[in-house]
Amino acid sequence: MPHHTAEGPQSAPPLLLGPSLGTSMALWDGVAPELAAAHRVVRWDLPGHGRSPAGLIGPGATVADLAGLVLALADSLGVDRFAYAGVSLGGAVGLHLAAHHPERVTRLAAVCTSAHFGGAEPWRQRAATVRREGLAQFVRAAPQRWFTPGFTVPALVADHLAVDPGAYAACCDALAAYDLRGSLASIAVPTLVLAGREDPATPPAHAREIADAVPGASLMELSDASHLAPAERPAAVAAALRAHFAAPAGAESSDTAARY
Ligand SMILES: O=C(O)CC1=CCC(=O)O1
Repeated sequence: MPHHTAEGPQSAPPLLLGPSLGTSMALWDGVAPELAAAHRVVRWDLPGHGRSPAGLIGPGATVADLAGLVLALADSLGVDRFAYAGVSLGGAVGLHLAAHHPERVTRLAAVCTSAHFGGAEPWRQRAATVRREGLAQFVRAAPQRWFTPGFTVPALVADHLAVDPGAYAACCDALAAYDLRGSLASIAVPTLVLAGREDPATPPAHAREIADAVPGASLMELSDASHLAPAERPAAVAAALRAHFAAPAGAESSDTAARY
């Protein structure tokens, strides 16, 4: 089972928060307490990241495998239906869940993510490099992709250093094989798509592609935010998620492209 924590009233509606490649649930540190006033917030770590066992996935893993771990976690907590927000790879898991397990998901927020992370080859190469040499070069390069210039979160950089290389490479395999573009139109859960304006890893065009294809989805672009928007703009992300997860069904509109 993935390592997880839970906060907020036990009887409140469950909200699961997923992290991105190379990060831990600490990505949500500035956001989760804000959401826990109205939700039972469950954060989980990717395999081999944070405190999750590395052996939960192996070579050739898929986003469907990661989604299966999230469903197993929800089952173990006695949670049938849940709201879900995820960043990047964690957001891909959310899109997969909404497309393929809609009976489990009440509302979705897809944060700094994509329906297709730029093709398989770069991810195959990254997986091969990490299996051969470890994570060092990606840990060095990550802050430029994760944060706007001058911003950093030392705890996230430290957690990146501690990620299990085999599990990281398996997550890259999952990204290589992932392409949800053909399923976006089938997503029927109320969806908020959130992008960081300065994100080079999943630029706003990726968010627009999702928002244009998911019926009724809302799109929000955050200024002064790169790939790890929940770490860089926690108050803005918390406010957007609070509003989205509290909104009555039918409140979404694809005509609304908010900018903050
Ligand atoms: O590591 C990166 O390049 C950014 C990223 C892509 C998928 C993910 O979860 O993080």
